[in-house]
Formats: sequence, structure tokens, C-alpha cells
Amino acid sequence: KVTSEEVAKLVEVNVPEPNDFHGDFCSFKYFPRNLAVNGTPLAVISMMDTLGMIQRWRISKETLARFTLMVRKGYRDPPYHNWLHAFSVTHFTFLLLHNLSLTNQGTLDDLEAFALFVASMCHDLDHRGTTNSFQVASNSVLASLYSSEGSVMERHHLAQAMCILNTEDCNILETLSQEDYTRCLDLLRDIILATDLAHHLRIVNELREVANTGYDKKNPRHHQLLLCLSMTAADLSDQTKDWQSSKHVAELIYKEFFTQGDLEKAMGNEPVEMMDRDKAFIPELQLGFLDEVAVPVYQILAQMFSDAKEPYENILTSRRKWNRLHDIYKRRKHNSTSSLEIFE
Ligand SMILES: COc1ccc(Cl)c(-c2nnc3c(C)nc4ccc(C(=O)NCC(C)C)cc4n23)c1
Ligand SMILES: [Mg+2]
Ligand SMILES: [Zn+2]
Repeated sequence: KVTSEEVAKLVEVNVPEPNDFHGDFCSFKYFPRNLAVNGTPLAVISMMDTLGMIQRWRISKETLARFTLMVRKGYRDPPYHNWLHAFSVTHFTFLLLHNLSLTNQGTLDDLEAFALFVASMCHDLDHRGTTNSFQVASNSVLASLYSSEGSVMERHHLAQAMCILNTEDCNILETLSQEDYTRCLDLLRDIILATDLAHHLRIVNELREVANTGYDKKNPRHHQLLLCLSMTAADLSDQTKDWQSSKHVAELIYKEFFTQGDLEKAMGNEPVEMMDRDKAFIPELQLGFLDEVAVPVYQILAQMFSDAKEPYENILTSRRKWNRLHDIYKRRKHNSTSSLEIFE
């Protein structure tokens, strides 16, 4: 599925410095969706090189090139859950590892950081733009495979990642010792399954506890919790960028939600309000998601790491802007035609 020409092009060119892509590439303010999509495979390789992962795990450049191209090809093209989302999540993971120096202080060990980066690339592989509950409601093949264990989509994303690692010349873990290899697969599993928001909501109180008592590098459970928190922070990171960028991404998300709602109506099912283009009041839904899910993630992160203050401050600014939109469009008093009008 990946041609040898594509691989050769990626292997031949020198690995650029992150700043060669953009002066702000290593800053929390950088919006990675602005990078041209054909530059993203090389940017992934540049980030891994900067994090020292290519040397540390003796990854062959050809294998890394083929793996990266296979992962990109493994994404479909729904409005939001596509390769650009995976790339932007991977970029935020790079920022956390690079700017908070999580590995050279022993906060995370090298293998955990490596697994976090690879999981970021793979965490939404083959997403169809529909939710776990939609899989069950529509009796999809994925539901029949995984609904008894829960986290249906996340189990599929993990299975797709394993498929790519088991493909000829794509296994970037092949140079790892048996022990590291086994542990890396376990980490990939835990981290990708942790991207189910339902999982995050189950551990958020434990996360607050660690933030209050202080992170203990000697405590393996703290390492596990930090990997989950970092993954969720990266998954939601579009909301920590400038207002126009964050608002644009919210528009993509609601386009995906409303398409699912339309599908559910066509199936004779009643969609939840968040997915019903005729009922959704987006500013109110966004304020709810920011207050109940997203803002606490970056508040906890900033409490644990003082260098993570910027994303927290940015999402608070975003929340204020959503509040203003809410007041302007109060319950669509302007009998607006579409709930997506707020994006105009
Ligand atoms: C980490 O996993 C995911 C999976 C799917 C999505 Cl779309 C997101 C995500 N990423 N950015 C957003 C924004 C800006 N708004 C959102 C509003 C609601 C929800 C949602 O799923 N509500 C259900 C309730 C059980 C929490 C998700 C939203 N979201 C994250
Ligand atoms: Mg996901
Ligand atoms: Zn995601």
C-alpha cells in the first residue's frame, strides 16, 4: 500500500530540524494543522529524531519511513478523525516530551516516551467518524468484535496499529530487546485504550490526587496515569491553540457529529442532542465539554508541570470566547437557520 518511491523519497532527504518547518514549531502556540499535509511524514521523522528516539531504539530510517507512510494511509477521511488529527496529536506529544523534558528527569522512562509517541500516531487508526455507541446501535462489525469488552473503536485502533507493526519492513520495534518489545506492546495497548474518554472520566479523580500530592517518579502507577493524561491532553490539544484555529476544529467535530446524527435519523433512531443538527446549540455544548472534560485536563497538567501553563491559559481564553458566542447566540433567539451558523 506504500510504494517504494514514496519510501525512497522520505529516506533520501536529510532529516530537517523542527524549526525548518516553522519558527514556532517547538512552541505550544504552534498550530500543526497549518503544516502542508505532504510535509507531515517528514515532520514526524524530524520530531522522533529530535527526541533521540531513532538513535535510542536503533530504528532504520527505511523502516521508520515505511511505518509512518503506512500509518498515514491507515486513516480515512472524515471531517475530523483523519490523519491531520493524528499528526496534530503527535505534535502535542512531541511538545510535552520536548518542552517539559519528561525523559531526562526520569519523569517518564525512554520506553514509555517512545510508546507514547507511537501511540499518538496510531491512536485513531481507521476511524469512521462515528462513536462507540454508534457501533453498538448500528450493529457494526467492530461492535460484534469488541462490544463485550467496551472501548470498541479504541480496540480497533489498537488492532490496526498491531497490523501495521506486523507488516513486512514496517516494524519499528524489531530492534528492541524481547523484554522491551513485550513491554512496548503492553504500553501501546494501555495508552491507546486510554484514549476512550470514558476511561479518562474514570481516572480523572486519581489524576487530581496525583497533582495535589505531587508526582512520584518512583511510583509506576504515577507513570501510567501521566501517560494517560498526556494522551488525553494531546487528543484535545486543538482547543489549546488560538481562538480562530480552535473554533475551526470545533466546526470539523460538529460536522462529523451531525453526519452521525443524520445517519441515526435515517436508521430511525433519535440522536443525542450533541449530534442533532436541528437541536444542538454549539456554544452551550462546547462550554459543557470545556468545563466538564477539557479545561480540567490542562489545569491538572499545569499543576504537575509549571512549563505546561501556556496550553491551560489558552484554553481558558477559548472558553471565554465560547461564553461570548453563547450570549450572542442565546438559544438561537435569532431563529438562525443552522446550528453551524455560529461558525460563519
Ligand atoms: C478523547 O476522545 C475524544 C473522542 C472524540 C472526540 Cl470528538 C473528542 C473531542 N476532541 N475535541 C473535542 C471537542 C472540541 N468537543 C467535544 C465535544 C464532545 C465530545 C464527546 O465525545 N462527548 C461525549 C461525552 C461522553 C464526553 C468530544 C469532543 N471533542 C475526544
Ligand atoms: Mg479516539
Ligand atoms: Zn483522537
